[in-house]
Amino acid sequence: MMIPRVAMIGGGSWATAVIKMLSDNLTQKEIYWWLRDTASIAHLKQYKHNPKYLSSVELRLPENNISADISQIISQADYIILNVPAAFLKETLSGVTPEMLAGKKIVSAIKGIVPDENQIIGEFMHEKFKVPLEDILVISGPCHAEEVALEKLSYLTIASINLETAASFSKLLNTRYIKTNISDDIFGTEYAAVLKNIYAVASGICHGIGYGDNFQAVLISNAIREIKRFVEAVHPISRDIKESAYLGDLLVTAYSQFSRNRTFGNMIGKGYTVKSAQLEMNMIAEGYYAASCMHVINKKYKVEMPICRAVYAILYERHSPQIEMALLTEQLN
Ligand SMILES: NC(=O)C1=CN([C@@H]2O[C@H](COP(=O)(O)OP(=O)(O)OC[C@H]3O[C@@H](n4cnc5c(N)ncnc54)[C@H](OP(=O)(O)O)[C@@H]3O)[C@@H](O)[C@H]2O)C=CC1
Ligand SMILES: O=C(CO)COP(=O)(O)O
Repeated sequence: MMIPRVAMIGGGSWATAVIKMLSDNLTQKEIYWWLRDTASIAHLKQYKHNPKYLSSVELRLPENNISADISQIISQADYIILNVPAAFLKETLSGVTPEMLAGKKIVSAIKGIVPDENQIIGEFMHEKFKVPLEDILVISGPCHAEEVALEKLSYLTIASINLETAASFSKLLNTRYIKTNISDDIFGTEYAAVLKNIYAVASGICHGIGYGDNFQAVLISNAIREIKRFVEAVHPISRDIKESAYLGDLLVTAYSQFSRNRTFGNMIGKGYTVKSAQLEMNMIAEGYYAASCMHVINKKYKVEMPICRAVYAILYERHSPQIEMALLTEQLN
């Protein structure tokens, strides 16, 4: 049997965490890694740590397998894991052609929407890079990179319309601290992961303003109903919204100390401008971009999404967080 060859595209905390899982997993495989930052590549080769993200994690890849040359990295692999924030995906793939991806499995670890295109990653790769839907996989589930670094038990969901493909890929990630589920819901899984980032921003805003745990619980129970309404409108199949890839991911992001989106929202609630909140964090909160993309996407579906609407108004129409959230409280139950 052929040894699986896996390429990671991205150098942030989630890419670093998934490289750790792939390295700790016992199935024989080759791992390749593209990062844009050449100084980080030099550091990784010399010291076996990513200097900017999860810097305590040891990463022992062969030196020749780490490169800033994306075509070289892609050409060597069968699975290509996309793992840059969605806002930078187009730029990252600017030198990549559909021919270079032909026959490969494309795995999205991104929880975001491609700006301007207003597409989830699977749709974007299918339309713009001609990747057949059966070659698209999604990695999702409630899992923070920081807890992977600490080897805390985490569950991931691997989605593909072909469950055998999902199962084969999931076998490359399982470790003592990573368990995997499989799913055939590529659209629902991606959209739920995008939406939960917006609700984490809402949760952070409410916390920053001074709402307590009692209200947070109401906010999140309304948020899961928004997710359900939206994914049912976009892709009406039978799914249990209480599964970890949907409800679990929403809960971890809304409550965890590690949540980037909640942290960002908290700063907005405390009065930071979007720019100053972004500068203060050296990580990306996808929910900021997703709020705008989902606002456009939902013009087509017209799903009732008062929480998304409130976050959009605060972030993009400069509405007061206090007033917008007070109005929102009248619409929740
Ligand atoms: N962190 C987590 O726990 C999880 C994250 N995800 C998802 O993973 C994806 C990646 O996020 P994450 O790893 O957290 O990101 P981080 O915030 O940890 O890292 C940011 C990444 O974005 C890159 N970047 C920043 N600015 C630019 C730019 N102008 N052009 C190109 N690249 C840029 C950085 O590269 P550089 O270092 O060179 O600046 C770095 O690789 C997101 O979609 C996120 O939702 C999913 C599950 C868990
Ligand atoms: O998706 C994630 C965890 O499942 C990470 O996003 P947050 O850091 O915003 O929680």
